[in-house]
Amino acid sequence: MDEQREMKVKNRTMVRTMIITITVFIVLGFILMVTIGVVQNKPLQQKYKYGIVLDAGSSHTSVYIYEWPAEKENNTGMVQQKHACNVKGKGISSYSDKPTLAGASLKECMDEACEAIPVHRHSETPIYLGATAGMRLLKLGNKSASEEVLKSVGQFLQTYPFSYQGARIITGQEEGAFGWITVNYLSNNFGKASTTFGALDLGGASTQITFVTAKVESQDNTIDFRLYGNDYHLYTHSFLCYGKDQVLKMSLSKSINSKHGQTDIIALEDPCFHEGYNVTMTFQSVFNSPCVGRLNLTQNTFTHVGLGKWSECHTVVRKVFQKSECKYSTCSFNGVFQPPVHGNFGAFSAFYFVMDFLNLTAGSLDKAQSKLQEYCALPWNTIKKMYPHVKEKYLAEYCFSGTYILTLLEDGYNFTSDNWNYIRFIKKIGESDAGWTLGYMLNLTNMIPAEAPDKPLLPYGGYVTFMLLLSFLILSLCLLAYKCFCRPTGSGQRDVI
Ligand SMILES: O=c1[nH]cnc2c1ncn2[C@@H]1O[C@H](COP(=O)(O)OP(=O)(O)O)[C@@H](O)[C@H]1O
Ligand SMILES: [Ca+2]
Repeated sequence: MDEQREMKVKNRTMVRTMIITITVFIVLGFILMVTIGVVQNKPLQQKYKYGIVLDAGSSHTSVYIYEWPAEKENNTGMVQQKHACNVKGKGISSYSDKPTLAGASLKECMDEACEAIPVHRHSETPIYLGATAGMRLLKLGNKSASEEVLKSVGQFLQTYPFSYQGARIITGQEEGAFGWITVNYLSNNFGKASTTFGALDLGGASTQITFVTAKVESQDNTIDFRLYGNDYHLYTHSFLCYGKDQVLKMSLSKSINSKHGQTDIIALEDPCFHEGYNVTMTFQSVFNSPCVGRLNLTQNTFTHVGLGKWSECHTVVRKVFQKSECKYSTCSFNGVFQPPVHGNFGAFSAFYFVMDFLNLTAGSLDKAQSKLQEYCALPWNTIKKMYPHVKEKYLAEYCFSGTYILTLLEDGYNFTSDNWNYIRFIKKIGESDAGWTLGYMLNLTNMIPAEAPDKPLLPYGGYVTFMLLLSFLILSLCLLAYKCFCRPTGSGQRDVI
C-alpha cells in the first residue's frame, strides 16, 4: 500500500513537473513565435518609385519629385513629395523674346532631380511639365512664342534619362480640379464617407475655386470624378487675369486710365502701397499683358507713390470685380456661375504666402480687415526696417495682395463672416505642398482607381502573427492533452490529474 501511495505521489510530482515544463516551453515558444512573427514582418527595405512634375507658373517654375512604395501604388495617401526645387529667375513665359533659353533655365533643378532619384529608377520615372496662366496669357498674346517656349522646355527635358511624358499648357479647369484632388488625396478624404475640402488656389496670373456641389448650372464649370468607389460632382472655375500680379496691373491701369487726358501722369498715387513708397515704373510694365487694355502715351515712365490708405485701397480693388450681371441663380463675379460656397476649404499658394506673412491665417474676417488696415497704415520705411530679409517686391505688395485676397474671398466668391473660419490657409499637408501638380501626376499615372481596392480583413503582418500564434496554441493544447490524458501510468491505469 505504502509503495502504491509512494508511486502515486511520485507520479503526481512527475505530472506537475511536466506541466510546469510544458508551461515554460509554451511561454518560451510563445515568445519565440511572436519574436519571429514581428521580425519576419518588419517592413523590408522599401522599394520606392518616383515621378517628376514641373509646375511652370507665371512667376516661376518649381520641380516636384514624388515617391511612393512600389507595391502600394493604388492605396490612397501613399504618394508623397520627396523633393522640391525652385528654378532661379522668372517663369518660362518670360522667355517669349528668347524662347530657346527657356529649356536651359531648368538645368540646376533638373540636375538636382537626377541626384535625388536612384539611378536604377531614372528610366522608368515619368516626367511631366504643366504650364499655367502665364503661358495661357502668352498664348493669347503671341501664340508662336508660346509654342517656341514649350518646344524649348520639352526638348531640354528629353535630354534627361527620365521617361518624358510631355510639356503642355494645362487648362484652368484642370488646374482647379487637380488642386482639389491633391488636397483631398493628402487629407485622406477619398474612399471614406467623410466630406471633401474645397480648393482655393491663387497664382500670379489666375485663381481657381473648386468644390463639391449638387447642382451646376453651367456645363463649363462641371467636372465629375469617380474615385475609390465614390462619385464626386465638382464645380470649378479658373479666373484668368485674377492672379495677384495681373490684378495689380489691372488696378494700376484703371488708375492710369482714369488720370489719362487730365494731366501728364508724373506721379500715380496708390492707396494700396505704404506711405513713403516712391518707385519709378515704366508704363510698359503695366500694359504688357492681355489682361489690361492698350494705352498710347508719349511718356515712358511714371512714379508710383504710396498713400497707405486701406479703405480707399479696398474701394479700388473692389472695382476689378464686376458684380452686376448674372444670368444664373447665383454668380461669383464677371457673370460667372457659382453655387453658394459650403463646407471646408483649403486655400493655398499665394493665398497662404500672403495671409501667413500678414498673420491673418486665423481669426475672424472683421479682425483680418482691421489688422490689415493697421498694417497698410505703417510707413514704408518702418516696414523695411521690420522685415529687412523679405524680398522687397513682395514686401511692397503685401498690403495690396492682402486687400485683394480679402476682397476676392468676400466680394468675389461670396464668403461671409459666418463661414470665414471654414477657410484654412495651408502650405503643405504632411510633407507635400498643396497645389495641382500631385493631382495631375496621380491622374496621368492612373494611381487613383475608380473603385476602392478590396481590403483584406487584417493587414499582412497582423495576419501572419495571428496565424502563427493560433497554430502554436493549437499544437500546445494537443501536446498537453496527449501528455496528460494518454500517458499510461505504472499501474496500468490512466492517470487523471
Ligand atoms: O513668399 C512669397 N510671398 C508672396 N508671394 C509669393 C511668395 N512666393 C510666391 N509668391 C507669389 O505666388 C504667386 C504664384 O503664382 P504662380 O507663379 O504659380 O502663377 P500662376 O499659378 O498664376 O501661373 C505669384 O504671384 C508669386 O509672386
Ligand atoms: Ca500656380
